Amino acid sequence: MEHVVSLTDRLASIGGRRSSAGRGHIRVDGVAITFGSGRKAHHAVMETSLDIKPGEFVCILGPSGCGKSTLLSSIAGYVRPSSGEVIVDNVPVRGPGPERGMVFQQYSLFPWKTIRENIVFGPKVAGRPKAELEAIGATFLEMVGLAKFAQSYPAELSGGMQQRVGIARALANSPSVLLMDEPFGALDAQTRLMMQESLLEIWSAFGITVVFVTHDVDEAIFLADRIVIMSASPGSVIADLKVTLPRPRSQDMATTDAFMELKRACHERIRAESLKAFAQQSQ
Ligand SMILES: Nc1ncnc2c1ncn2[C@@H]1O[C@H](COP(=O)(O)OP(=O)(O)OP(=O)(O)O)[C@@H](O)[C@H]1O
Repeated sequence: MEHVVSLTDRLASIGGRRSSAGRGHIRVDGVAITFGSGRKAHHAVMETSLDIKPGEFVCILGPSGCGKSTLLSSIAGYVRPSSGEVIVDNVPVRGPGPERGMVFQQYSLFPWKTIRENIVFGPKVAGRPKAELEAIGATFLEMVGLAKFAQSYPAELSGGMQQRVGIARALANSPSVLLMDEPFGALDAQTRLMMQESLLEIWSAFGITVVFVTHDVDEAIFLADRIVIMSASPGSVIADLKVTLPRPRSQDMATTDAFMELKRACHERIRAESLKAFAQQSQ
């Protein structure tokens, strides 16, 4: 991962973008999402507005079932808002698109394709020439430290390695926005910390906008410029906190007063909502 910057230079030379600077502006404009209709209607997200600047790293926290994934999916274009709209770089989102990469908790790789084939899948479908696919494959395999596993299959890799492939696969499409739904939730604590550090290196090298859903307050503070906290269902934004810790971040910042103060502020807000969510779900 230490070669991220030089690798992004190489990416520029093969037709990819070195940086998405200026791109990746997300506007969530009065978005409400209801599943079903009539008496079966379920209001998952209440009217929500967010303005996420190009290159910003935003984490979304909130109690289980409050609509975090649903909101993220509306930015990805998998879920259509019932009212309001999502606008990315002045274009209304009408469905998924290569400029918005998505990484899920479950690695969702193609099990029958090699690691290299998984990574170059998007650019191949987009019709990029063979020589470019070779270069993209080599670049991203190296970036996530998996060059030796180019010809392996997903089942032969650990969870952390598979998630690195998932991130590389999303980045291989040169997105301006990376949407991540609890991407490290299934990993052990140590691997999770390493993945967080790697993600920050990639983010700072690419200048990409990241929206990251997590349950983990420490993870959110370590990663984010901004933490958006959602209420119990139906979800709406109840806090939007700036993380002023300096960058580059290091794990030992977790013991600083600033970190602890922010952690306390997040927990205070989430606890009341989690109790409400628990009560709702047990009725
Ligand atoms: N496709 C769907 N059809 C009907 N209801 C749905 C659908 N997707 C999500 N929901 C409901 O919308 C609500 C919000 O779900 P969502 O997965 O967005 O919550 P979440 O905050 O991401 O939860 P968790 O933290 O537990 O992953 C839940 O009550 C869920 O059951």
